[in-house]
Amino acid sequence: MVLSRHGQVQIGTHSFTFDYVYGSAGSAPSAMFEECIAPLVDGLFQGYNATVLAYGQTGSGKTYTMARLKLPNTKQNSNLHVSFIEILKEEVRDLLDPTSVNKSETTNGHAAKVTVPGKPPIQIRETSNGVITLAGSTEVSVRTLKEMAGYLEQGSLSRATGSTNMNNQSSRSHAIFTITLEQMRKLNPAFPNDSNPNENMSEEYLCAKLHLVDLAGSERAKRTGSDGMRFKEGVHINKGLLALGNVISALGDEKKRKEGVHVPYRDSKLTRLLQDSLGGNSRTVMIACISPADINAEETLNTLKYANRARNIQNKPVVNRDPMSNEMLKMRQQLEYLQAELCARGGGASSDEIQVLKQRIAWLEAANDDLCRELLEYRSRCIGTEQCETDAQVGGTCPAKSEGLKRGLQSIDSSDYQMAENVTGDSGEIDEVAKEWEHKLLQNSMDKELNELNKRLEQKESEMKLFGGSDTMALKQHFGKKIMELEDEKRTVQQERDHLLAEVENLAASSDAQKLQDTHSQKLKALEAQIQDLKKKQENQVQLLKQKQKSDEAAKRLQDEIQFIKAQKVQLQQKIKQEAEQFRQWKASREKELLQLRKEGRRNEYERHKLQALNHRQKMVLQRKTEEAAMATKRLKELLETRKSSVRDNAVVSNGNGANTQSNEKSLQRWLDHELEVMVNVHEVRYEYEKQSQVRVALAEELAVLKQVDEFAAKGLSPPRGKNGLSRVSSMSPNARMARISSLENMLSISSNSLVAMASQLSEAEERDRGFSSRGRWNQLRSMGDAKSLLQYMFNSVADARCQLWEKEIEIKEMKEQLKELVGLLRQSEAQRKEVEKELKVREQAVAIALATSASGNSHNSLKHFAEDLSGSLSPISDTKDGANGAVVNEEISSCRASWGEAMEASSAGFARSDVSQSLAYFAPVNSSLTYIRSRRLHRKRHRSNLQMIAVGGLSGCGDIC
Ligand SMILES: Nc1ncnc2c1ncn2[C@@H]1O[C@H](COP(=O)(O)OP(=O)(O)OP(=O)(O)O)[C@@H](O)[C@H]1O
Repeated sequence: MVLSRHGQVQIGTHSFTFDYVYGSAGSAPSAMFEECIAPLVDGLFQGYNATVLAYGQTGSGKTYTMARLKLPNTKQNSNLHVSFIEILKEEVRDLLDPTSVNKSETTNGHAAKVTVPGKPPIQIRETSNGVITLAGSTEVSVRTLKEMAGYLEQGSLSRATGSTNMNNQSSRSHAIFTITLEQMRKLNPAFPNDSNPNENMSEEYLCAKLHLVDLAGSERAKRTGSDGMRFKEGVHINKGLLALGNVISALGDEKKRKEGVHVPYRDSKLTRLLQDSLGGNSRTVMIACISPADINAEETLNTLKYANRARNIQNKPVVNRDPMSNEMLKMRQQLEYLQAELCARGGGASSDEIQVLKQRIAWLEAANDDLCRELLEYRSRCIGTEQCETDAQVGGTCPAKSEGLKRGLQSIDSSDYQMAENVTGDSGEIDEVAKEWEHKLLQNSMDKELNELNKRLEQKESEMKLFGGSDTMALKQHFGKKIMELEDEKRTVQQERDHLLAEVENLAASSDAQKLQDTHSQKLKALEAQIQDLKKKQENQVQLLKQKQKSDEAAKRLQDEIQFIKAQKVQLQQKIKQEAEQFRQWKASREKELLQLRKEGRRNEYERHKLQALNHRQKMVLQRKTEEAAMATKRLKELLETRKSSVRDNAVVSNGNGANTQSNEKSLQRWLDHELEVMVNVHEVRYEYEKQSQVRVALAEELAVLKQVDEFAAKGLSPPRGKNGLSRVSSMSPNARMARISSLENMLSISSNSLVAMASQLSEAEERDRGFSSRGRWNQLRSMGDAKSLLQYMFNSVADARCQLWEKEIEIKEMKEQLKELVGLLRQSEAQRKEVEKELKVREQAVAIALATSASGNSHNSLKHFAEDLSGSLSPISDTKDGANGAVVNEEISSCRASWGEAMEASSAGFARSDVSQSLAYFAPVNSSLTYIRSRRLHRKRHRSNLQMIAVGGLSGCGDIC
């Protein structure tokens, strides 16, 4: 809605105030030229640059508006030149180039000018005084308004246009039509009644430019329906406008301006070319073209915001005088001043004196002429010197820095050294904070120093300007000449006086000459007065000359100081850069170190856990073994004790009446059972003893290796490479090593105790057995019957045992086969898991590339292809071995596909809005789906590895120390 009275535009809750609003309820569009543009055109004739920018969404009428602007009419004593360029896909094209072929229609309906191959491209250059120029563009001289309009029309026809859904003839480039106006302007004469001897002295040269900028419209690919080439053009257009927006935002935001935020003019050719128009030497008007249609509300709001920001930009327009004219103006002012001074000194002077003064003025005018010539030469020399100076600055050959700076840097260097020492210590993090703090302090102090230098430089340069800059030499010469002239004049007058005196003396003798003498005396007096006057003037001139010399010296000193400060500044800037680079490198290496330390920490932690688990496991196994050994030993002891008593009993039985044969048989069988049990038990203890001995040997060996490594470490040596076990153990941290040693010693002592107990019991068993066997094992058998029944009993027992053994063997065989099958299954499932993991990784990479491509602003199409490829490659998984999990994963894949579809649809909208971050957000569901699938597969992996662990546990079920 337009509120005409207040120049306000309201859209929803937003309201914007502009200088003028046209159309709708605002002023009539026809008033635009008179109100907005005419003042700029007037300014052009005063020597002020001007720019008119048309901005807005595609089809909003920018070209229409620009085409209806009136062009400035030519005036007498003025030259007009025009140039017309366009920026198409970051390339500057000359629209008035007569050598280029006129525009042609391409296959996709695109019309553009075709440049002749081999022609050097147009380049944007910046002159030494900061003016942006186009090297290589055609500049045509025009005399009439009609001619100018003709060139505008001709160039417009050559401009790149194309048809989109929103505009049949949409401009696909930013176009700049530049009118350069050169003119000689008459200056007010110093003495209006005088006829000026030199016509040129009363004129000054002015050169100003008017840029008419028709920007390409901001557009959304979805609405314009552009694809392929047109889409790429749209991307370039939006990019250029974004760069322009950034410049406007940097200049239009008061806070940013105060902070001196960098203005990114160099981000695009458009902003580089409009550098003067935005925040520089130009009077600029921005025409924001908007559409009243609801459908365009969002774009309209954006355009209004853009224009509102641009409104805050403060330009600094100045009259563009020719440097030479500037100097002449200064000289003229000086001349006027001298003339006024002369007039003041000779106030009430006779007509003769006025005549003399006039002659002097004429002479001064001539001198001024000479000075102008010299000035020109001097300026050309100056440009050369400035160039050398810039080269020297860039080359970095700087004189010695100031003592203060040196001291500052030395103190910083020494603190750096201290920091380096600290870093080697353990307090890494504290050091890092200190170093960062140090760096910030250093940067701050150097920034301050730089600001100080800049201030001093500004101050000195403004002081330098007071000395009148480049014309000091000329003035010196001027005063020198003036003194010489006065000397000559004085001499002539003195000679005249002497001549008159002589004449007076000659005539004194003759009486009739009395009258003549009187006349001569009067003349003489006048001459004397004139001489006095001249003497005074000469003295004044000498005084002035002395003062001039003094000021020259001061100027030279100032110039030297400026040079010195500049050198210091360059040096300081380099130092700041170096320091920043050093800090960056230090930070990078520190981060790397920290990463390494963290990695090592994680490794140590893992090692510690592993070792703890190993110690615990070994201890448990040892404990179990020891307990078993102790049990076996205890049983053996009991059996041996029982045997003693049973031997005695048997002896009693055999020595008895022998009547009860049955009870005798039973007693013999018990004896045999007991005897066999003792044998088995002795065997068990011996077996345990041997096992325990082996374990002990292994523990002792490991302990020896650890102690050896410990000894090496205590001496600060590294253990010899390749020596058995040493290198492996040496990678352990000292703490882990100590813990392991103590655990090993503990286990060794337990093992030793157990071994001692077993050894004593075994030796007792052997001792008794030896004694027993010397008496004969079978002495108890007194009769053949006893022997037979005992043999029968033995046969039965052996047969039973063999049958049981056979059954056990069969059982073991079956178990082995089952195990084999299980291992096969595990291998198969592991291979499948790996395959799925690999596939998942490839897809994740593809997603990452696709997202990166979208972030870097690549075409929506390429992303679409990616998405389609990716979606197609998400094929269902046939997991027959793991049916349930396979079904879940397949379900996830189909939901992932659906997400891709949604993401692709949504992304088109996101791209049209050229809001990459928004389009990235649309891909989030896809990402999360992939992450979910991965977590499911990890779960499956864990599940399988648990299964594997159970199987391994079954394989090594005996649970030996490993
Ligand atoms: N004020 C107006 N009165 C009548 N017709 C207009 C007006 N403004 C624009 N048009 C018409 O609207 C169409 C689009 O205008 P124009 O080409 O100037 O838009 P644009 O902003 O330059 O678009 P693009 O950025 O795509 O180049 C043209 O046919 C033009 O004649």
